[in-house]
Amino acid sequence: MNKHKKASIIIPAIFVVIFGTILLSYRASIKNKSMIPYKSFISEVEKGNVSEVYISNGETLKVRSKNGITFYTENPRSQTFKERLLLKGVRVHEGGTLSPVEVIPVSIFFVLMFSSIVYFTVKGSKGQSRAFKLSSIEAEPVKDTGISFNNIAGNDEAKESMKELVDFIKNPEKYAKYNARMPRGVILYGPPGTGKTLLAKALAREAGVPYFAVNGSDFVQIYVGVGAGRIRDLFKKAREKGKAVIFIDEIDAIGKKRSARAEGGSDEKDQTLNALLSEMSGFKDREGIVVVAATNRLDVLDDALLRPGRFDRHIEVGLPDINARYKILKLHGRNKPLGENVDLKRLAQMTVYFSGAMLENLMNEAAILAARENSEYITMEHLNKAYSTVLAGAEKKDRSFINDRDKLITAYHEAGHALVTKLVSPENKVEKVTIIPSTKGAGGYTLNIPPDRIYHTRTQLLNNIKIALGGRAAEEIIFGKDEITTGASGDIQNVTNTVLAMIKQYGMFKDTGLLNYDILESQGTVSSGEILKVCSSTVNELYEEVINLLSTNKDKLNKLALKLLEKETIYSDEIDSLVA
Ligand SMILES: Nc1ncnc2c1ncn2[C@@H]1O[C@H](COP(=O)(O)OP(=O)(O)OP(=O)(O)O)[C@@H](O)[C@H]1O
Ligand SMILES: [Zn+2]
Repeated sequence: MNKHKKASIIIPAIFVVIFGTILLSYRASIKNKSMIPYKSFISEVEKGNVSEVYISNGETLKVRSKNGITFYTENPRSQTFKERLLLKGVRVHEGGTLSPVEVIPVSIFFVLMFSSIVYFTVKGSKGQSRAFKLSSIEAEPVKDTGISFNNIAGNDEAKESMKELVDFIKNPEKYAKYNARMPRGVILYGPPGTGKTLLAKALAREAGVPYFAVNGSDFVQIYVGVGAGRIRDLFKKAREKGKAVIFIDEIDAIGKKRSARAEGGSDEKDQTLNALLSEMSGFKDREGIVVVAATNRLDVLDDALLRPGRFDRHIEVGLPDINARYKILKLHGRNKPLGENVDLKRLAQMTVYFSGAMLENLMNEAAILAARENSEYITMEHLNKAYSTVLAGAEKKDRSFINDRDKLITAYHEAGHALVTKLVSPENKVEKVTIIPSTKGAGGYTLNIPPDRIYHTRTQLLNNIKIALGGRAAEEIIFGKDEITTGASGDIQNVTNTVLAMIKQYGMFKDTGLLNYDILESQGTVSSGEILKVCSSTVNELYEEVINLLSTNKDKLNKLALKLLEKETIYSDEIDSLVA
């Protein structure tokens, strides 16, 4: 309540400042434009060129010349001034400080100021101010989004995870009976245009519940408390419907890590975020409300959001690989008259790093071109032209990715990791290797380390280092020492962490002994030189080993890399058969 009172003073104050500034600059601009020195004014009077003068107590006087020009001059404030003018036949007006032109903005200013004060005082005194209700977001539920899972191509893993939620919403009683905790929040993360909104819509439709969509930035307000109020409003509306899917796009607008935020306005954001968290913890398990939030980056979100009972399911929605792109193109070409020469497979090949939205855009642009030409069909030529248009419109950082050499380097780098894994620790399953960039970096491989171990052996840790070095080693073998890239920075970070831990915490090297170096360092009894020597000699030796290993298996490395170039993503079965 206090907060609203505060706002009811702030708002008119803002009006006063804005209109005051406008008025002042308006007046200043008039004066600046047509200010003349007093001396020149007098000489004009002497020449008989002045017809009227408006005398006031202000600093300046308004003057009208015989040929109708208005100008201003300094006010001499002398006793004889008026007489002098009258003798020269000048008409003199007294007390007219404001000219008609000035009266208009001044009166607008006062009317607005007055009415806004009245408005906000009256409304503000009614507790939950109605003035804020005016700005309350239009979170009207959509009964049927019209999007089902069939309207989403690719994204198979994300789709599966979302489908699991359908049953939770439909039959919450079933899970409540077993006292299972309902998932309350899901975060979809990944690059723009990859289908996050589609997934949320499909979830609502498939579960047969209303769909509320809002944007995180709608909650970011200047006035403390408004965002939080809107959150409560939204959840109230959803509860009235019983079950629902609430979709919050751009959750980072309210859910950024508290430390990462600028000082200003964080109070408001904290309140909004807290309101969201407490609304979510307030769900009853039978309720059947699921909140789906979307963001481009998971790592910027506040940890409080990601805890169990809040947004505890995190689903990556990545860029489509060649196969998924083909499916998306087919989906968006379904209701379009495609000519015989249209080769969607080839188009899928050309569109590396395109998002689903870009592919949809591509089909649409081609359709527009065909329509403009009154062509019977959409042809490959239209699609090629549209391809250039869409590419030109894409952000630079997206475009620079589309470079065959980068693709080749990524393919060898990732193939290097996968192959070293298979060679040094065949018991580890390589789930998936891809050259499609994810939020984690340019490419990626998913490794399944057998989880049923409490301890890691020295050999395992050394193997992990070798696997991490495999990317850089493959680059060096194929492209040469001088062509190695920055792509290995994440790997090098992992290597450093592992080898340091082996020395400093696990006492796994003879030269550094069975000592905890964190303790020694805190006592100032050790210099980092010794550690550094052991670190670099260990890693160098391992790197040599990896280079040898990959060199002798270069044929397998080539096979893997080429397959990756062709398919962009390969899965464990194929990986195994390629390295067998
Ligand atoms: N996997 C997909 N299958 C089919 N169409 C897709 C797919 N991904 C994106 N699209 C197309 O792109 C459009 C935009 O997708 P959507 O709004 O779901 O992306 P988003 O991930 O929510 O993006 P943003 O982060 O920008 O909000 C969709 O309306 C659809 O036409
Ligand atoms: Zn790597």
